Amino acid sequence: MIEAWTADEIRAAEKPLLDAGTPLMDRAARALARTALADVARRRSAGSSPRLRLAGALGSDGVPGPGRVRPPRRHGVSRNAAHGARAVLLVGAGNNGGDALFAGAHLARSGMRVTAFLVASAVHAEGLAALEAAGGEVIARSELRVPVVVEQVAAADVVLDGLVGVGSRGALRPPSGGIVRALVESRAAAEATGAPWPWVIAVDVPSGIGVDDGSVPGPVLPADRTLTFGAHKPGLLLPPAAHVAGVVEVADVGLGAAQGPQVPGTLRMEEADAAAVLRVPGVRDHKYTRGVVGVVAGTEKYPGAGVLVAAGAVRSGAGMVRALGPTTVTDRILTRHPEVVTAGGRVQSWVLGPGIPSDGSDAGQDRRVYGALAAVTGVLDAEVTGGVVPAVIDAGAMAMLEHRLPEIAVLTPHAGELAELMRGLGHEVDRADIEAEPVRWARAAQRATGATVLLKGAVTVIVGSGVTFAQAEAPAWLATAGAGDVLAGLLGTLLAARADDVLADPSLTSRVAAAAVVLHGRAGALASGGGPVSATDVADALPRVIADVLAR
Ligand SMILES: NC(=O)C1=CN([C@@H]2O[C@H](COP(=O)(O)OP(=O)(O)OC[C@H]3O[C@@H](n4cnc5c(N)ncnc54)[C@H](O)[C@@H]3O)[C@@H](O)[C@H]2O)[C@@H](O)CC1
Ligand SMILES: [K+]
Repeated sequence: MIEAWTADEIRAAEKPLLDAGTPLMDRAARALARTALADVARRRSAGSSPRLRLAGALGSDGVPGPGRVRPPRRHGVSRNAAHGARAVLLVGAGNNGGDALFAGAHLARSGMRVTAFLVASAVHAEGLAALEAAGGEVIARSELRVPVVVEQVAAADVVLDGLVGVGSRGALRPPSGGIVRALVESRAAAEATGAPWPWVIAVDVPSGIGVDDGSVPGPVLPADRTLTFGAHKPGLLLPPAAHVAGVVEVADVGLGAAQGPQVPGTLRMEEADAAAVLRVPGVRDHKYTRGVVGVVAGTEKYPGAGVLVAAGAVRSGAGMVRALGPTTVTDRILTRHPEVVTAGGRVQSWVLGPGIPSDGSDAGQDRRVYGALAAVTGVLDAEVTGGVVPAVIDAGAMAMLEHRLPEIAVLTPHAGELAELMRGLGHEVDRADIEAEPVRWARAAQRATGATVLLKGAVTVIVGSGVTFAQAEAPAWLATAGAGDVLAGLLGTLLAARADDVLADPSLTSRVAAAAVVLHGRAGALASGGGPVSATDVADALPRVIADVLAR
């Protein structure tokens, strides 16, 4: 599990070390210089076309930048083939600028031509002296001209963004804001024309992101890599800021895991954690103990959703899947998945709503959804409903909520659906608002409904009470019709398998949901192999992915 530390938690952890004279900045700067040297050398040997730059930011499995998290590195600087390369440092007033200056001194001593642009009249004094002593060029704030910065950056091999780190407050102020805005435009122009553009390394965080909340309140220079010190920060995991962080790597400066947050608020689940959520059947298990998933999905208009939910549930190892609906839907499900049962009966989880439009056009499916929701919320007697069980509430079912939900209910909207849900709750928001601040709105939905909220996107966020998971394993190819239905079925299976545990400890729900997202993303990557993928392919890849995750 990757645990992000807030700015305050970082400060609390570093304080005793700094008081004891631990050279944190020296370690950070060495790690930074080593990374910059290695990146420049690698890019020089590979060429530096935009295509190659992109290839560098992606893993061999095609997982995009925010998803790639490397293990901590030890500090130390090695000299290499970066001799004569050009480095530009963007230097702010605080210690983040100090890191950049000391790293620049290492780079200059390694034979790079280093230019530092100071955006403040007073910067880290020792860092500045070190850079000057190493022969770096320094452009003072009084001499700063935006076109010159842009020109120098465009001609550089590597840029270290040290404008602001965990001391950041709000959008970048002038002159940093103006410089970054101009650089973002220059980068876009270079991308459009195929002109070269340097490799950008964010020092600790891309300057200007909301370090604790993942917001992007103003201009931010997108990084190819973020070298972050001591531990992850929430903003490096959470969208939209995660999208400008590139490949995130933690430099171990010796903060020590023991000094991290007591109860981490922002997490990224890894495969081993997903494996721990899975319930592997034992010799005493039978189909009922493994979990029965009840599915109310699909209508005459959208029958495929029922088929895909069933596929997700069956292929991820449900003990049994019960699919309820009109025969046009259940017949199709049976044709594809003869193991599905279409008679009613006890279930350990519900999947409600995929393929059921909110226009009331299928009264039968609506009635089934209302009945199941009554079970989930406990508003009807267990004698009638079969009892309270966890549920996945998707698509049309989200428009049918009449009662506050328990945490064991998982809402699975995309941005448009969340906007609709929040409008129904009296908030004037549209899809663009949700996309700009997905975490804020997912948290608002969690508070307003009581449910666990799984907001789908390039980085999917899962919000339970007091915890947010940010998962980025899905390749962009996974944004395809029906992929969400497969996820709903898969999550239904995981919830059914852990239903007793989830009922005993509802806070487990967000963990189970995050595990489903990990497996779904991995299945998408496996099925895609770097190319297009269908929702059916994703479901078909689930058994392999689950076996692989369990085998590790
Ligand atoms: N925590 C650790 O373990 C380590 C931290 N170090 C560095 O120290 C940094 C934190 O240093 P500081 O506390 O000095 O803070 P920062 O350097 O992040 O920022 C503080 C400065 O930025 C200005 N500032 C804040 N918001 C701004 C905005 N929106 N626009 C323009 N300027 C803004 C402030 O006025 C202040 O001068 C970390 O990010 C990291 O880079 C490293 O040196 C050593 C290891
Ligand atoms: K920075």
